[in-house]
Amino acid sequence: MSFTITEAKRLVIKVGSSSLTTVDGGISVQALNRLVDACQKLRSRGTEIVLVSSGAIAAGLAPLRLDRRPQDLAAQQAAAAVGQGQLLAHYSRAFGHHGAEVGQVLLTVEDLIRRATYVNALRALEKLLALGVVPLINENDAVATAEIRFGDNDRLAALTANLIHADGLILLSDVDALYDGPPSAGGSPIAQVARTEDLNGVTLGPRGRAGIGTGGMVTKVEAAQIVTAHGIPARLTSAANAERLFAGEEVGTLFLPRGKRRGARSAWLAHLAHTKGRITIDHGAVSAVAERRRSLLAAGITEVTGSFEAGDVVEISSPDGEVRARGVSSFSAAEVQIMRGKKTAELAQELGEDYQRPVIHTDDMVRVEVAA
Ligand SMILES: Nc1ncnc2c1ncn2[C@@H]1O[C@H](COP(=O)(O)OP(=O)(O)O)[C@@H](O)[C@H]1O
Ligand SMILES: N[C@@H](CCC(=O)OP(=O)(O)O)C(=O)O
Repeated sequence: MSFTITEAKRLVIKVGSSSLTTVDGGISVQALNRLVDACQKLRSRGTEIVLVSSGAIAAGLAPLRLDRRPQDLAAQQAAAAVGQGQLLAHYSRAFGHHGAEVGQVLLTVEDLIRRATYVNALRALEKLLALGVVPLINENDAVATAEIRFGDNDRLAALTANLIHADGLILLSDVDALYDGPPSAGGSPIAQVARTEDLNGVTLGPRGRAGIGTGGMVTKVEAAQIVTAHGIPARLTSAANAERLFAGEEVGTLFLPRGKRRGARSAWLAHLAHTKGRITIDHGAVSAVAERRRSLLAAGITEVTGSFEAGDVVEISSPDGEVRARGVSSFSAAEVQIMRGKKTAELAQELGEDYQRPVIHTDDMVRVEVAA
């Protein structure tokens, strides 16, 4: 399978700080304009794009007379608050040259963890796209604390691609491809990653220019894996290559989809929802649930920990403690405690017909990949 950008109807394009900044760390208007021109070519062919752009902190440095990225969180928040406004102004002006509007959407991890706000974010993005607006996403750095940060925009972009059912995720950085080792140490470029095993032996180093990017290659590969597990291909290359890429050239590294396309709800279950407890199951249940994709029945449950209510998300683990799935429990922890180990007929007899249902229905579960 390949990924033909020119045929994609909807793309999430993530650009890193390192591609938008000058050598002294401020925002490069020239680089930003080039990127917007390239994006606009895609849009003029009818492709919807959602732009996840880093660079708020970098853009806030000059106005605050800072010559480098500050170390303390409050100063980063302040730089981002000032810089995000500047970043939006640059993008609005650049897209405005092409007659296009930009709509800013700042997200915190909480927005995507709580189902109500996650559905809300989806609705806003869908509406913006329907109105022909370019959604410009960044983390809401001004209020993000160390604990609630997405950590990096690579992950945010991947989650957004899953959320809006994008046809592809484009990761634009300052490096033209994934290399089998840090490019500075003389690695070679990798054209395609078809399976997780293709990454065996690949050294993923930290960020490039000191103090500019945040995640290095690790978070980009993780982002690619988040989308490919949901049937969405990803391509990684440099922002300088954007024009060639959007014209259909196969530049950079292609990450092929591994799973079939899944709904936004399973992406939420797999990557975002907070788990409230853990259900440990026996070997027979592991094979039924994780391998044969059956619903989880009370009979296979050996242990329940945590305190959860019906409707909460729990982890399902094997007897040796390995998490094999996550799912929405139909019963509370107290109920599962009473039900565990009992057969369906027994449950109906002892507790009533309501308790014959699976503890977690297969449609309410996502399986966790385990290393071979
Ligand atoms: N195996 C690798 N292949 C490619 N780049 C790598 C690798 N390991 C580390 N890097 C570094 O990761 C950097 C990109 O990450 P980062 O600076 O966080 O970028 P961004 O600002 O685009 O998010 C590159 O400049 C490169 O030096
Ligand atoms: N949200 C921050 C950047 C976070 C981030 O992930 O940066 P990068 O690794 O350059 O994509 C900002 O706008 O400065």
